Amino acid sequence: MGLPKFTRPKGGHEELSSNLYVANCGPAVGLTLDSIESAFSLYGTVKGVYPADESGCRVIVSYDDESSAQTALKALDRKTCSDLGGRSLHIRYSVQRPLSQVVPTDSVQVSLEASEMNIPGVYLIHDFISAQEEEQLLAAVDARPWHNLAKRRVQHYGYEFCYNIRNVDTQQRLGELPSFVACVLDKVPVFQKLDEAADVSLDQLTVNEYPSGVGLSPHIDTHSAFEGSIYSLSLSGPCIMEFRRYSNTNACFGDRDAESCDNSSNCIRKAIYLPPRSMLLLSGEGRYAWQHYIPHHKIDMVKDTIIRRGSRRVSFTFRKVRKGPCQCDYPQFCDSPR
Ligand SMILES: O=C(O)CCC(=O)C(=O)O
Ligand SMILES: [Fe+2]
Repeated sequence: MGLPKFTRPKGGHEELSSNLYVANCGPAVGLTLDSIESAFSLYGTVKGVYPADESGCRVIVSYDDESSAQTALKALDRKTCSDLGGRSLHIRYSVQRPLSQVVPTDSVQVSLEASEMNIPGVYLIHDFISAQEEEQLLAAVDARPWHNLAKRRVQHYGYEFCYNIRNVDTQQRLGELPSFVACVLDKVPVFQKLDEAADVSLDQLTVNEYPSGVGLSPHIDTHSAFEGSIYSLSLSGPCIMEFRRYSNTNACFGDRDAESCDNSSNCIRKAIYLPPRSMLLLSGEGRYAWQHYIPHHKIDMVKDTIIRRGSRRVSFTFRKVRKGPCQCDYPQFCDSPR
């Protein structure tokens, strides 16, 4: 996750600012962001209250103007604050954090094209659908019920994907894929020009909606659940997708967190930029042996450009449910009985 935009000033010199760095204050000491906002609102219009770091006891209070911040600082710094549980707050003017610190530092070079990333079996087609089709697809899913997961919302069509077992129940068919995805399915066979073995008869669709800053943990889609071609259509907002492959076999198919891949000989990391309306195909080695994930960032560094995630990204992942055993060439990553 990137760091907040504002931080504590260094040294004694303080410049007036409309943003205050408030210590000894926050959810970890029993004060909700709402109660902090209402206490600071006595001194001017508060634009927002944000955690200053992950401690839970330091916040940034952001005012519309510097004079409100100055009044609040004079009134509340190191005084017992009865509206905030009698706590004594330590307040300073906040400074903008250098952009180099806001952008995640664990980043890997992000490719714009799949060929540049060079993972066998991974293909990306830009502008796979038109802006009008994108709008229609979003309207269609927004008119249907979403299921809430911890950090994102999902819909399943064809078969339900069960997250606890990372698999599908092939006995429980929900029905045909909905007619509103016909415009996408009609175009899927163009991938056969890139990968002649690409499956085009797809029967399972998962729609994911990610709020800004929410990503997806590293995983390989369960071999026993789905066949060899996995398509992901990106809508609404951009993101990056990272890939990593462990060379040692005990990496197995369990999830690990993104930080544990150090780009050494044990683990290679790569990344690609997924703009809205692009369609990604994972097949072969890219589908069976590489984990894929979306980092939990609000900002991605793509080449030399900082790209902000939109307020949401919606993806349509099309797959074909597997009915027989998996016969991939990667037994070390395969859960299917052989
Ligand atoms: O959101 C995406 O593009 C990928 C989703 C995904 O990897 C999955 O559902 O397994
Ligand atoms: Fe996946």
